[in-house]
Amino acid sequence: MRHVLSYLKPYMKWMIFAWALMLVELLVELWHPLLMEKIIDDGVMKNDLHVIWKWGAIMIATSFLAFASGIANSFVAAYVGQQYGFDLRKHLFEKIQSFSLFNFGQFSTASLITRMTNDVTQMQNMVFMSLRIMLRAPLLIIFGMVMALFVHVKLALILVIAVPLLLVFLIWMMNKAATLFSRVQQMLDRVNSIMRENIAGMRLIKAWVRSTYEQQRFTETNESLMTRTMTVLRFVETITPVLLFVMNVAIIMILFIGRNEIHAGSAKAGEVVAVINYATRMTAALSIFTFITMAFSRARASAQRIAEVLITTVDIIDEEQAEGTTIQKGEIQFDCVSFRYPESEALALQDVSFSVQAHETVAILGETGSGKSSLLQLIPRLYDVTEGTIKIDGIDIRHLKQEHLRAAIGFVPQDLLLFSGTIRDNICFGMETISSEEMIQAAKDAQIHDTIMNFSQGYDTVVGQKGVTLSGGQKQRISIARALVRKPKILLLDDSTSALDVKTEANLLQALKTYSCTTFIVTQKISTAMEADVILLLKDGQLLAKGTHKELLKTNELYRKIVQSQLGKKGLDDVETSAQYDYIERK
Ligand SMILES: Nc1ncnc2c1ncn2[C@@H]1O[C@H](COP(=O)(O)OP(=O)(O)OP(=O)(O)O)[C@@H](O)[C@H]1O
Repeated sequence: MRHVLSYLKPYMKWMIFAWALMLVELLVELWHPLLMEKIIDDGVMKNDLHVIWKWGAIMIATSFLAFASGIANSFVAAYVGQQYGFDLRKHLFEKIQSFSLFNFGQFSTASLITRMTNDVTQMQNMVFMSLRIMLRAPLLIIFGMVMALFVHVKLALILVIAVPLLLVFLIWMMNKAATLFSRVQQMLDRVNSIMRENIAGMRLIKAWVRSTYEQQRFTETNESLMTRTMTVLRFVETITPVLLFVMNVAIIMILFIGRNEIHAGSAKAGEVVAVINYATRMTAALSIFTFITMAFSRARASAQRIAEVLITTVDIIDEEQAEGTTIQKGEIQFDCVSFRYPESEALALQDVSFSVQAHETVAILGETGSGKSSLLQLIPRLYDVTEGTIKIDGIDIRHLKQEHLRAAIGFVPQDLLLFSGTIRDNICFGMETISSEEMIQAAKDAQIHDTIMNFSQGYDTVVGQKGVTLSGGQKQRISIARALVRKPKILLLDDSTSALDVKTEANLLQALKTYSCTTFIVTQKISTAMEADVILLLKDGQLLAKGTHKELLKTNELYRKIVQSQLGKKGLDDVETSAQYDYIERK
């Protein structure tokens, strides 16, 4: 809680101002029973109209003062609450932006969204209330008791016994409620997660006729959310009846003892009325305290969830001495690289070593799950190696500034994402200053320019929800154009040509040759691999072989099998000796 509240520091002056305004309200509220006592004892009982008019007028004037302070306090409280929420969301967003893929794995997407929205709103409400009523209620309770003691000690003792007992009860309830509210927030995560999956996966759900099942799943989770919320609400709602019962018993006792005191001549009617007035105001303050208890318990659970994100240690950060040098050539060297995904036991890559000259094209081939994507993701440091080193232009990438490293890399991941906006926005993503000619050239090289020109709005065609829906191959080529526009020194294509026909792919590969960059292409297609300067053949996370198409045909049995399975025997024509050919036949 303390960490999350530290973001209130910049608004300390405003908070003090709000509390000062609240104090004015409080003082008026505490003074009014005394005024009432004076009006009754010196005015009504003695039939002195002057006293009634004078103190009545003061009561009305101070009520206006309290009213004006209350309104000003509300404005300030709303301002601080909203600013605080804004800052909290901003810091959360910045923190999440700095997350590595490992950090992302620690939270579900739905949970991060709930934390940035609902949890921040809970904190915002809590800050508003703390400035508006949270302090006022306890202060009214404490000073109400002090003032009641000042008016009549014996009568006020009833309140001195009843109120602390109630406070202990309230604090106990508050602790219990905080645990229950954190369970509600967890269930809210779950509901959001199912909603998100359903909206994102609507196509699949419809195709697999899973709507009824999904509705059932959502209803069950939604019901659990409702049940948990009702449990906690029912729990906190028991507070009010207990509170009213205890305070009403206290008021009856004050009346009963007060009557005896008046008869004995040790109390005046006005004093009894004043103590009862304090008791009534304290009852109202305690009711507000219940409301605060609920908001505070909920906010405590939310604060913890927000703090979990804010204090997450980002595992990939720049070293203090990180070199500010930019990548000039694009030579890449893997030295005994092993890699294990966090929270995974098996190694995804094992002792992989190879080096690639600048401007070479490298094809990465291997069966599914052999570690191709993992290898690619290590180059821009989306993950850090578990063992070994990766060097670019002779520098360990951990010694480079991430910003410089990534600026030199054009990465087209396997799971493509186009942002809502125009095709232009998507291609120029992060490179808004480039000229139209450069953008068009990148689109032409990515073999998507003609398709774009066929859209009525051309490059200004909106994609996504409110625009055209693109095919997988079109998305792939726009993503490639997005990478090419950066004029990268290193281009990483993770199975990014899988949806392209042979001719388009050949044209793309031809166009890529005009870029002076080192290119890694993860592919399943021998036709693509054949075009590369070097082929890396992976199996179970290990580098099985490295070489050109011809070399691997001669030396690697698995490669020959792949070639034969895709190109038939003709593909093996490069095998030099018939003996080798026969060998493959036998296999
Ligand atoms: N985020 C992850 N957390 C844990 N393990 C993972 C993760 N991603 C991949 N793996 C595991 O790492 C291994 C290598 O996966 P990788 O995605 O690199 O293979 P790949 O060769 O690219 O496969 P494909 O051709 O299917 O894309 C697999 O065993 C996979 O289960």
